[in-house]
Amino acid sequence: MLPQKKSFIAGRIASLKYAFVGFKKLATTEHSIISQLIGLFIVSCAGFYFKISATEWMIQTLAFFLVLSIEGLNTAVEKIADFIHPEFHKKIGEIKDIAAGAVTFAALGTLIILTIIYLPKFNIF
Ligand SMILES: Nc1ncnc2c1ncn2[C@@H]1O[C@H](COP(=O)(O)OP(=O)(O)OP(=O)(O)O)[C@@H](O)[C@H]1O
Repeated sequence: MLPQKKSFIAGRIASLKYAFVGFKKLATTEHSIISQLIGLFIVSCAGFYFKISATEWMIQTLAFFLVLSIEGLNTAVEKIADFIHPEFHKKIGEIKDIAAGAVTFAALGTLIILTIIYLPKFNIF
């Protein structure tokens, strides 16, 4: 059964509560999200080590949170697909591949950003 319609304030507070439940679930149970959080921790250490600028911090952090957000949506798509059609189906496979492809776009962008930030710090050219 759907929840009862709430007042504006009560509705916003309830939405925040549900969003935090989802956030906690993603961050503690989904391996793809956990591995990206570890990646965020590693690049944050690199950021402190190489003393990157405020602009570089903002772009690096935004890029990682973009990947995390899209990965979260990808997880939701996978769960919907498994719920509505738990058996093997070509169309379900295609839907899951497309959702994973969306994560790949963001991940590629993040890889390019990290290369632009950190490659010059290594003085190898
Ligand atoms: N029910 C299905 N029918 C057809 N193909 C499927 C089905 N489930 C998964 N696949 C194929 O297997 C791939 C991986 O699916 P899965 O649900 O395991 O995602 P995953 O990215 O490995 O999961 P996670 O995000 O948990 O690591 C899909 O992209 C799809 O190609």
